[in-house]
Formats: sequence, C-alpha cells, structure tokens
Amino acid sequence: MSNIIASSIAISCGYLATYHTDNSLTTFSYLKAAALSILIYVPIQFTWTCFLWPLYFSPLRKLPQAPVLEFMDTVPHEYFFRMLDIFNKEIVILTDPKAITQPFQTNSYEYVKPVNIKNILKHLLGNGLIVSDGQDHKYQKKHLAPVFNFRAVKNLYPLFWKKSSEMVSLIKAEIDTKPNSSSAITGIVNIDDRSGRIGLDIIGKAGFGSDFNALSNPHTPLNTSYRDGFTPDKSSAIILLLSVLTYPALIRLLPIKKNRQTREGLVMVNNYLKDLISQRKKDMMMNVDESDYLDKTGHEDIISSAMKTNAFTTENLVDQSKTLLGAGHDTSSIAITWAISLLSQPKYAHIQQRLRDEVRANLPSPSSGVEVNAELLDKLPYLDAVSKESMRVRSPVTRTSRIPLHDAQICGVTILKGTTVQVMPWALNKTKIHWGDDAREFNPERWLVGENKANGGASSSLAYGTFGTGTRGCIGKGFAIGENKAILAALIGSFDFKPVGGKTQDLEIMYGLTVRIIGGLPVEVTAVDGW
Ligand code: HEM
Repeated sequence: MSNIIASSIAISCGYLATYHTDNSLTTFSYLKAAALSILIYVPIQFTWTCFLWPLYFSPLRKLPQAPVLEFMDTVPHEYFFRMLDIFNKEIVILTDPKAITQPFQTNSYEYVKPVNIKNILKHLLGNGLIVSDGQDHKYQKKHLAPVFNFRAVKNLYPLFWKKSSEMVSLIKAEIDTKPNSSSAITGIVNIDDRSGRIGLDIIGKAGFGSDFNALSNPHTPLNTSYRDGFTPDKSSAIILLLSVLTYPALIRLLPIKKNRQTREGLVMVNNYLKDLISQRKKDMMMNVDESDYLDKTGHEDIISSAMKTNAFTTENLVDQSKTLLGAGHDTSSIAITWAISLLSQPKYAHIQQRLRDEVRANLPSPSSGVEVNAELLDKLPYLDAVSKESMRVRSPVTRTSRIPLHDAQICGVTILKGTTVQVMPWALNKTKIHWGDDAREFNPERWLVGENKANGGASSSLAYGTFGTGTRGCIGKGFAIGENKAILAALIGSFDFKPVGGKTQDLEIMYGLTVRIIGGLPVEVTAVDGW
C-alpha cells in the first residue's frame, strides 16, 4: 500500500511541476516528469519504510525490541521480539517453540521465503526444493522424501567413511615432512579448506554419483570454478547485502571479481550436470526393460533414485542436483570446521581426548581399509553428543526467514502480510531460557544425562534450530549427521588438534546465509600413533 501512495504522490508532484514549468508538453517534458517522479519517490519511500513505519506506525512497534542477538537473553519478552535490521527493516525474531510452530509447521504454506533471497537462490540453484513454493514444493518434497529415507541414508555411511579415510591419509601425507624422524608428526593445516573439499566429494558422489575428486585433485577446472564461484568470501557478504536491499539481477551485473567467478562456476556446473543427467536418463531409457537398471549399474545416488520415480524432468533433476550441491556442501563443510575449532581449544582438550578414546575403542582405523557402516558409527554415544553439540553452539545456518502471504496471528499478535519473521539458529540454540546458564558453553554432556537429554536438556526439540523444522525443514538432516560423525570420528581418532601457537585465536566471522570464519581455520595437527 505504501508503494502505491508514495508513487501516486511522486507521479502527481513530478507531472504538476513539469506542467507548470514547461509551456508546451513534448516527449522531453514527459521524460522529465518521469525522472522527477522517480527523484521524488525514492526519498518518500525511504523515509516511510526506514523511519515513519517502524518508529511511529507499525502495530509491532510496542513489542520488546533488540538491536543485536546478544539481547535475546536480556530483553524480557514472550514468544518473540522485534529487531530493526539494516535501514530499520522490521523483523520479528521468534524465540519460543509455540511461536515457531505456526509459520514453520502448522501453516507453513501460508508463508514464503523473502522474495530477494528466493531470487538469489533461484539464480544459483534453479527451481529445486529450496526455492519452490506451495503446490510445486509439495510435489517435489513428496517425491524426494523417500529418496532420503532412513535406509537410503544409512546405506551412504560406508561412502562417508571411505572419503573420511582419504582425508586422513592426505592430511597425514601433508604433515609428514620428515618420515624417518622419531618425533611426533606435526604440521599446520587449514581445516576449512579440507572440509570444503571433502564436502564437495561426498555430495557429488552421494548426490549424483559423480566424484569431484576435490580431496585428491583440487585443481581440476570443475573444482576450481565451483569453489571459486560458490564458496562465500568477504565480497559475497557485500553482494548478498546489496542484493537483499535492492535487485539481485542488477547487483549481478556489477563488475566485481566474485560476480564473474560465480557466473563462470554456474556455467561450468550447469553444463556438467546437464550432460551427466541427460546421459544417465538416455542410458536408463535404453535399458527400460531392466527394472533393476540402477541396482545393476551401481547408481545408488540420490538423483538416480529420484530419476527412478519418473516424477522429474531432466531440467528439474539438474536443478535438484544444484540444490543438493548448494544446500549440502557448504553447510556440512562449515559444520566440520566449527567442530574442529571448538575441539582444538585447550579448554576443551578433555572432550577431544574422550572422543578419541571412544572412537579408537570401537572403530577400525581408517588406514585398515575396513568398512565402517551405520551400525558401527551410530552406536557411539559420545560421538553423537559431540556432533549435535558442535552444531548447536555453532549452527552453520544463521537464520531462516518467512513472510506471511496474508495478515497472520502468531501467539495472539497480528503479523501483517509482508512482515519478515525469523528463526535465528545461531542465537536460538544458545538462549539461556532454553539451554540453561551454560547455554553458550560447548558441553556434549547435556545430550547424555538428565531428563531431557534427547533434546540436549532443552524442554522442546524446537529450541535446536540447526536443521529448521516442519515441511521446509532440512531434508538432508540424517545425511548431514552421518557425514559429520564419520568425518569427526576419522579426524579425531587419527589426529590431535590444537590452535596454532597453542593459544585460541580471535576469529573473524562472516555472517551470510551461513556463518564462516574469514581466512579459514589453520590448526596445529599432530598424528596420534597406535590406531
Ligand atoms: C550440517 C549440515 C546442514 C545444515 C546445518 C542444514 C540446515 C538446513 C536448514 C536450517 C534448512 C531449512 C531452511 C529454511 O527453513 O528456510 C535446510 C533445508 C534444506 N536442506 Fe539442509 N542442512 C545441512 C545439510 C544438508 C544436506 C547434506 C543436504 C542434502 C544432501 C541438505 C538439503 C537441504 C534441502 C534440499 C533443504 C530444503 C528443504 C525444503 O525446503 O523442503 N541439507 N537445511
């Protein structure tokens, strides 16, 4: 509505001013009037959106308000509070399970993702599960959910272990610069780089049956283009901010190196996936009589299983593959980086040691070549607790946003159509009200003892926002947990991790759609013998 009023005022003023100054109305006068209207519209709309609406007119202005996340624990509130984001954009932060239920579970299809975020993601990932809405999303989820079922995910565990073992031997070779020396083998490794590479290999192989070989060969054109184009860096944060505030299509045109890299990465990945999927589809059609074609050919990946349902076109399978890459690569890799950043801190050395003891007592060493399956990996309680706890205190995803399509009621408060409501896992997972006084501490024990240990001590599972919830919650949650546990077990069983120089460094953090450490995470790695 404000747009219509502001444009009406601007157009009237623009045309009246032109009418009074120009004696005869020519094409030039009309162009001048249009330009004047735009010049008048921008400040009116800006003043209304950034000042008048949030400060004087919004019905939500009386809600408790917090300028930064730290205030989640200190501002008294019930269910939610209001935050004024950049340019005073009003955001309702949901902090209570009752409030989260409505937009994310009960009425989830009455809410959509913010249009600019959706446009950014659509450009990168196509119209896959993350981007689609309404009936389209229902259809996609219905046909993809069985592909991610319990059994299918458990079957992927040996792959997770195989790749983790490869990562261990690469790191060993890298730090072993003095093979004949009797002293412990130690070196400095940027774990963020290695976790990015294993993340890509695992999602490529499990997602669409194609090994990127990023661990062993990071410099192939496909790996370089993908990682340069899609791994967020400082300029991605600025591009994201400008895109959210203005028009993503316009920002993509800016002559910035990251824009060029993303364009190149996108072309490379699109062509690669199109060829891969078309070829596999053609092959399948030619063997149409063989109902067990996928089993016979050994294609057990997610996209091949989705292909088997006949529910998706080739184009949509390409989009789903890009979605798996986008959703499953960065998040999983960041989770490993953050887990190592926590475990390597001297104050958590006892947690690292206890985890190592459990892993070594129950699993074969990666160098033995013995397969590790779900049955083996899932029976280690401390590993499970460390994995959940690291993804609680360092949730890879910062925020999940929704916008109601119509005026909505959440816990008795009217949320006007178009208002952004958000769950911020990065903060929600650490609120004292849900997690107790040690909410910000890394304490895996909370998942092992106490009445609500299944929820890490929280009274509701919704206090753990890491994987979202409801119809649009993470379809890859089981996959991500299995992958996380396999990599952590192989790494911690094999190496001791310490901060470089022995002292925990201050980290420079970048908050985009995910939370990354700028410059990665160099750590001191020492091979631990005897496994
Ligand atoms: C630690 C790793 C991961 C984290 C923290 C994570 C987190 C999330 C979150 C918070 C959402 C919900 C977003 C929203 O509500 O707007 C989500 C959705 C999604 N995730 Fe994950 N994810 C992870 C790994 C994965 C993996 C490995 C895959 C695929 C193999 C995956 C595929 C997806 C997809 C397709 C969606 C969209 C679901 C829908 O809209 O129906 N994720 N993820």
